[in-house]
Amino acid sequence: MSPSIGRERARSPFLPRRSTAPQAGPTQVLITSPSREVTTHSFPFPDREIPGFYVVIPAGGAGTRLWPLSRENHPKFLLDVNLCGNSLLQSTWERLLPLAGPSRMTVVAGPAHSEGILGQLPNLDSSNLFTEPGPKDSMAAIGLAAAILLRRDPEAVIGSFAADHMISGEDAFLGAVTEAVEVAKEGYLVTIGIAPSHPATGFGYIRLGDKLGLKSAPHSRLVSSFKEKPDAHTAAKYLATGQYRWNAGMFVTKASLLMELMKENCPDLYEGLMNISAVWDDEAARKTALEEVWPTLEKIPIDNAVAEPAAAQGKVAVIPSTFGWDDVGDFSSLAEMLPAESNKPRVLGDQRLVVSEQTAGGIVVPVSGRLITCLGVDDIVIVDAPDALMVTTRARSQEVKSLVKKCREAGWKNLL
Ligand SMILES: Nc1nc2c(ncn2[C@@H]2O[C@H](COP(=O)(O)OP(=O)(O)O[C@H]3O[C@H](CO)[C@@H](O)[C@H](O)[C@@H]3O)[C@@H](O)[C@H]2O)c(=O)[nH]1
Repeated sequence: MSPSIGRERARSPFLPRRSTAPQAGPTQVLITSPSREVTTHSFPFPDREIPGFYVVIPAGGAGTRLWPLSRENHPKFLLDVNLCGNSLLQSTWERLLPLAGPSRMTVVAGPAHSEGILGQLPNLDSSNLFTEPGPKDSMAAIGLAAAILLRRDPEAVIGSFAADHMISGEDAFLGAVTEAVEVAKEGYLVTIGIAPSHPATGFGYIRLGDKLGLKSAPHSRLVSSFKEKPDAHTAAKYLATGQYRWNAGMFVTKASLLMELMKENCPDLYEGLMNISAVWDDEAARKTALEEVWPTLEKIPIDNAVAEPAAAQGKVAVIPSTFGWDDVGDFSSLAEMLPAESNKPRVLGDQRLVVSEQTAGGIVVPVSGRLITCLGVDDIVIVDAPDALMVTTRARSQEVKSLVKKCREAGWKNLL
């Protein structure tokens, strides 16, 4: 019997149905894992909740390396990239909710995505969605949240976690964050280090320093230094020493310390954010401040702005952890998350739509509903959206970003 192929699929299966994501209650939390499983675990919710801990989710960047799945209106964080039922943002929310509770969960994003975010996170209090007029990189985004939260709660400890990363081993993750909060209370900027599995060149690395010896955080170490995105040779050398961890871009700190570090290392940005946060609760004054001040702010990642200089002063700690983590940066890393079958490409979606012969190691994403056939093309990437077909190799899947740029130059803005 031949498989029946539905061509009527107007809606991408990678867009989760709005507002229907299961909402975490006091004891039940929906957990998604990179292995496409959706399992319901019981957390001792009230025991996990950390008083005074605020979650900040910077949701920036379009994730253009996942085009044509990701689009400007549907960036990576709003997509259900592994077809688990939840978008990456929803999974991030549900993973952290047990630690902060809904009233201390915040998101920082651009105005174009407010509606999508509120639609996917019905329990996000709209006053906890901090809308930035335009992208100014991670320091401005996280700093804005820190400045606002500091005014709301001078003792606030904040944890910043990307909206579009995948994590498996949730208990290890929550344990690491809980330790990080303990260390943050001692006056450190704390990051979480991931055990590297290969000499990746797309991540920053953290060189481990001495043990901190805190009873409440037995795994904590000082950060000796940060090394941002090394070349392959250097990354391999780091791995061989056993002294490095991947930087997953997670930062836990007292909001007051983050602002102090900004004041010291990027005073203009500090000043601008303090001025904006001072009028945040007055809608008209906020609008004026954002219009006047935001465009003048320095565009700089949190790593360069404060983490690197603070590490040089011995003010940064790391919790080396064991949970699975990936930033799902491109189709090759998405392929890694799918089970491999010998001599067949991995298929993300309806398996029946892909027929292949002697085609190993690649990934095929059938979205349009049409049949995709491949013969003798190892390590290929095929993404077949209804309005655009993208073909590359796994080795070059990082370069999809430049392909998107080229499409823009060629006048295809409406498809980006
Ligand atoms: N709201 C908002 N968020 C932003 C903005 N710019 C960046 N972010 C958010 O800040 C985080 C890090 O920014 P990226 O631009 O994705 O950083 P990166 O180059 O991938 O490098 C950082 O993350 C890696 C892990 O993914 C790290 O390995 C690396 O060392 C570094 O910390 C992401 O959650 C991203 O959404 C912005 O203008 N606005």
